[in-house]
Amino acid sequence: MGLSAPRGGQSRNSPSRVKKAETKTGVSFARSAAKPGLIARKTAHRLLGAILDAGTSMDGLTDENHGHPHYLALDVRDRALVRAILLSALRHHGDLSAIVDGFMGKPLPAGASPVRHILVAGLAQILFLDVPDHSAADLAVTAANDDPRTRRFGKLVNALLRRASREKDELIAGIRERPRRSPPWFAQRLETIYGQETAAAIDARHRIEAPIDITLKRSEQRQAGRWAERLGAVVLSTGTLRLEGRSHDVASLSGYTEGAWWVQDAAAAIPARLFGDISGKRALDLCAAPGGKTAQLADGGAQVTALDASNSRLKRLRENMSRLKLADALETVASDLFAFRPDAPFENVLLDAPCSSTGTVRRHPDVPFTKSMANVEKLASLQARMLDRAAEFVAPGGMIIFSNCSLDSLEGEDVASAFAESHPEFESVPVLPEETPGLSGSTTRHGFLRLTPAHLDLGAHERSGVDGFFAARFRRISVPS
Ligand SMILES: C[S@@+](CC[C@H](N)C(=O)[O-])C[C@H]1O[C@@H](n2cnc3c(N)ncnc32)[C@H](O)[C@@H]1O
Repeated sequence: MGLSAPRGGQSRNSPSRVKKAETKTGVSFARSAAKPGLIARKTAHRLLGAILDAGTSMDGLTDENHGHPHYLALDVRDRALVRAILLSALRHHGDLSAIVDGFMGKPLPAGASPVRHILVAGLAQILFLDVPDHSAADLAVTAANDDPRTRRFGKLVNALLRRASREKDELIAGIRERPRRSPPWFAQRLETIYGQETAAAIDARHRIEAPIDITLKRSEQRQAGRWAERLGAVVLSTGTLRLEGRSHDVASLSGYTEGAWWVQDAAAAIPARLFGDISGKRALDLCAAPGGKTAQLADGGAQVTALDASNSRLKRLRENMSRLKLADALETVASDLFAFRPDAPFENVLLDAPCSSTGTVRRHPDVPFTKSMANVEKLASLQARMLDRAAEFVAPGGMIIFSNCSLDSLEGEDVASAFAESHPEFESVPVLPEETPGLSGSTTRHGFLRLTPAHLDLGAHERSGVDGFFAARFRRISVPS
């Protein structure tokens, strides 16, 4: 079940690579190099520690160019194995940690987090990955024995993982029945905002990896059924295509190289559509990279200015837009939004602001561990300032859409409501239920769009759900005096 990883996770580390990967902490990366797959496991344990103990983002650690040196020292297969272990260990961390505690009968001693990471990673492989149980257990034991911090737990790791292998079916059934255990700040926040029932529904969706969604170019939308057939997808009520299954090499799929479509979650595709017909209009996409919404605006026929503070992300945006053959209608600006001084105002302004990303937990299960309430509060205050600034770029009669992929009302509803109160020169243009077909209950009484992973029920959890997203729409009705 679950993610599939290379069986056995064979490592092909050359001696020089292994040497490079030796650490200062006494954990030897070279000693047991003879054991295939060991370096990958040790790397997974190390990165899990960096995420859970130091709050480092998994994306940063596993970046293919700038990631953690131990990760970069691995070959492609082992990198995939490390990512699969991390994703499962994080997605099910509460459950796996509870299994460890249940088997132990008493909590692990304080300061034993390195052994907890080894156990959680081992359980993730045994319960969720296509890895032989005996190699998951053997390699966990060897990794524990090789590290002075965990050596004394070697026998315990062995006993616990062998037992998990024997009781696998009961453990998996138990996980399905057990209420989810998210990090407390996140669980409490979801319950406070959405109530117990919806919070539980969101939690259930967070246990499952998000499917891959695709936005078809306008010119292809009449052929949506044919594209769905060709790609092995279903057409959602919103027009997005959802691929069946999880393991796709997106770049090798039909239509990718020709630029017929781009990957974009069904929820993320909605905010830019709320402008309506933008053909021939000037649109400003603030915080644009990597460009999912820029592509929608350009494809909709607007003349787009895409601004982002990050040069490297803007480079990716330009590459994406070139592949989609949408670069002609595009101007890119590498600038901080606060420093931007356009020559003229825009008829359409989109602010898809940086946020805590708590709406993307299905794809990024590290988020609840790397973010905190302090991050949410800080980002909410930045978004409010960004929205004030972005409003200055809107022409009379023009429209601004504020959106982000946070599940937290502090970063969504509260920012938009405060803006409405303090900006009488703008009127709110409510999002109507007919603008979100098939996503019932996704518009709030204030006329905002509020999506969570609990939306879009297609039967099985594996096929259902969308990213968490918020959007609010305002029109400039006067110029400030
Ligand atoms: C949520 S992402 C945007 C996603 C994008 N709209 C899309 O649909 O693909 C937020 C972006 O905001 C950019 N950003 C953060 N602070 C900024 C600032 N002060 N000025 C401009 N861009 C900023 C980041 O570099 C990042 O690319």
